[in-house]
Amino acid sequence: MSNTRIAFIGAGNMAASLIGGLRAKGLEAQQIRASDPGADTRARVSAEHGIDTFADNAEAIEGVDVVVLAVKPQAMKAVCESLRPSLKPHQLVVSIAAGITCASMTHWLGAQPIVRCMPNTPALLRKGVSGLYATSEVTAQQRDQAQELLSAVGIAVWLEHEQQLDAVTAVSGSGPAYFFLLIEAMTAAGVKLGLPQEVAEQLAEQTALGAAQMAVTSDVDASELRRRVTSPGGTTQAAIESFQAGGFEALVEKALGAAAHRSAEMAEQLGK
Ligand SMILES: NC(=O)C1=CN([C@@H]2O[C@H](COP(=O)(O)OP(=O)(O)OC[C@H]3O[C@@H](n4cnc5c(N)ncnc54)[C@H](O)[C@@H]3O)[C@@H](O)[C@H]2O)C=CC1
Ligand SMILES: O=C(O)[C@@H]1CCC=N1
Repeated sequence: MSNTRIAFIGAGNMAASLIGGLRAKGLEAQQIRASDPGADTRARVSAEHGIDTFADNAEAIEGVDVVVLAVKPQAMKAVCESLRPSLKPHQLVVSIAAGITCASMTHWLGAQPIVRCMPNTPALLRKGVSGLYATSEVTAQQRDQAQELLSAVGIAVWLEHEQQLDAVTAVSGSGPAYFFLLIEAMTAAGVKLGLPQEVAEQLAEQTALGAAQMAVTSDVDASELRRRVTSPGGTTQAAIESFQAGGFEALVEKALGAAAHRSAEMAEQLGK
């Protein structure tokens, strides 16, 4: 990554997280550029990271090795088509857009090495996790560049089949929202049980953090960690039985199935 030059097309939340991660890893500001139609967005990333910004996407990709597409899925077609005349065959395209396939991007961009990824918002704290898939045009060196780009903000996991990105989107791409929903629900339940709002919120948040850290660092799996909290005939057992009687596991399976289905459906709807 020492000499790699990277342009971000779209300088919103995810791009800003990735740029922050790259700068923290030691990439020079001169190695990174970003384009965005929003003048405020350009001013923000420029002030925060010291990088050059552009209103014109084609200008931003001049002379770079890697072009990161960080716009909303709905904008991908227009962005790809606008970049097509300026892209050079050796420039690696890295897309983080949900539900936009490599085939669609190839159709819009022409033949180009493409890595399609699915990161998540904890990237903001360098605690993200991303799934990555490379097309056959991607060289070993370009794979390393994509790996280093995404591992600047967390863990990067390569996938063998592009379709697996629908599942990655369901588990980890959208996943932070499920944990936020659980924190919201536990806070509300704590308030109903008589705690002040701030106390309930603090208890729920810190419990999520502690449990996640235990799951990540422990050498036993989550089911064993759960067993260790669950005293026979005690309070945890009462709660877990109540969750399971309500169909918790089936509900989680259904919810993640809906997310994966939506990812595939977006590919159909937006990929033409
Ligand atoms: N937010 C999330 O949790 C995750 C988002 N993603 C994907 O990341 C992508 C970006 O999402 P966010 O950063 O959350 O969105 P965002 O809305 O914060 O950023 C998108 C940026 O693209 C800019 N933009 C719009 N049209 C453009 C154009 N023609 N040329 C250049 N820039 C343009 C917008 O002004 C905006 O600043 C999406 O495709 C999303 O599917 C992936 C994983 C997680
Ligand atoms: O909700 C979405 O479509 C995007 C992709 C993963 C997280 N946010």
